[in-house]
Amino acid sequence: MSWIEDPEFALDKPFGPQTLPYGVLVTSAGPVVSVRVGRHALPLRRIAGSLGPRLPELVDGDSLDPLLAAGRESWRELRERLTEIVTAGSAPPGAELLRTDWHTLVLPFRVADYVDFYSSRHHAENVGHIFRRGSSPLLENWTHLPVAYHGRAGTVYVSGTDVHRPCGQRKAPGDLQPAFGPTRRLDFEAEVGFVCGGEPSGRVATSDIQEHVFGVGLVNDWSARDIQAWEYQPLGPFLSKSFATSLAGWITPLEAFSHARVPTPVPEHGLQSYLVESEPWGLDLSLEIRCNDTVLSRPRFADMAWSPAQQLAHMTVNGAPVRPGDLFASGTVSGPERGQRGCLLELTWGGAEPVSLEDGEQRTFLQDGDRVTLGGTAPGPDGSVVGLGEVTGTVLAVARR
Ligand SMILES: O=C(O)/C=C/C(=O)CC(=O)CC(=O)O
Ligand SMILES: [Ca+2]
Ligand SMILES: [Mg+2]
Repeated sequence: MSWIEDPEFALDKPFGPQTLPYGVLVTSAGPVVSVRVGRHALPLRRIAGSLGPRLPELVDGDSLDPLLAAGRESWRELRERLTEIVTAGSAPPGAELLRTDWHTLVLPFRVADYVDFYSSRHHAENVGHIFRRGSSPLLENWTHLPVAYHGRAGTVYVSGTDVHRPCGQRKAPGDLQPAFGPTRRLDFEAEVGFVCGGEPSGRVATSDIQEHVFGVGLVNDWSARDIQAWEYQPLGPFLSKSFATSLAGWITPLEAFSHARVPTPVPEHGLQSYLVESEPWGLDLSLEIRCNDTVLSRPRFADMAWSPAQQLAHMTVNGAPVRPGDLFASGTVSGPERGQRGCLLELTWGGAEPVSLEDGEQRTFLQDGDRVTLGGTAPGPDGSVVGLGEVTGTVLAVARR
């Protein structure tokens, strides 16, 4: 029996000892690096004496940056040590448990570069139909390489941060002139983010993902569809997706997903050798999207056409290093069914088929006051379940300046 008396700290609950995500919790003494145990957070600075040599200095600050830079051997050691500590019969000296629902989280690391992929075939085909009616929904390159665009690291915000409706240019097909103003087509995108660390690298082989990916966090890539449709050709989305991107405050170590790994489908024409996986790096994650109190969709990450290992290999194949704090997101996760689509653009088919909320209201795109929450789970060892920390955000009216 663990010294942690919390019914949510159990193998059949998402935040039991099989999960152990890291976050930075705001306490009366300032932000502290913590590990989540059920409904509680265990600040690591206070139990430094029980962590052994070298590890305390990686977790005694106010961010995960030193831990991210330290690399895989340290990540493994810390997780092992923490597993012993949280499953022991008695508390380590200095231990304090804080309720997660009474404290806020801050962005747990300094985001270096942010890249967003486009790796769900269902999403790419649906968006292709909606944005480029009449032409082939998938462009020729899509099955040969994981398509991506570079985002803005400075607008990645922690879960819980409000999102102001952005302004921008739009021009619908029948309009004579572009107009400027608040977006009328504000959307969410349910995605999975991968947080990088370790030595800055050159090319990363698919088999080396564990040396460079520290952990996993849910991402909402807020998108202004009217701004996007007007600006995106030929260089891809820009201001329509860079006003806010929300990241979960709890980052779950990649190691926690070792029982969730599934193969990625190989296209008929084969792959360039740098994209071939020697072991499967698809992940069997079940996601859930809620708007206010209504579950809108349940996408499955196992349906993705490109794995995070292939994405990482691709984004470094030209020699561009991956650095600690880099974040890459999977792209919108959509499945074949309507109830598995990862954004409103698809769920409402470009705004033509509204979705109903439980309060009787309907939505095509988001209204001010709407709250969007993404959650997820994965299979863990011995029938357990590994939880992904939620990412949530509320839409506010256009900011005054
Ligand atoms: O022009 C398109 O086909 C669409 C591009 C995107 O929506 C980019 C994006 O954020 C990709 C994704 O999340 O899957
Ligand atoms: Ca996206
Ligand atoms: Mg974004």
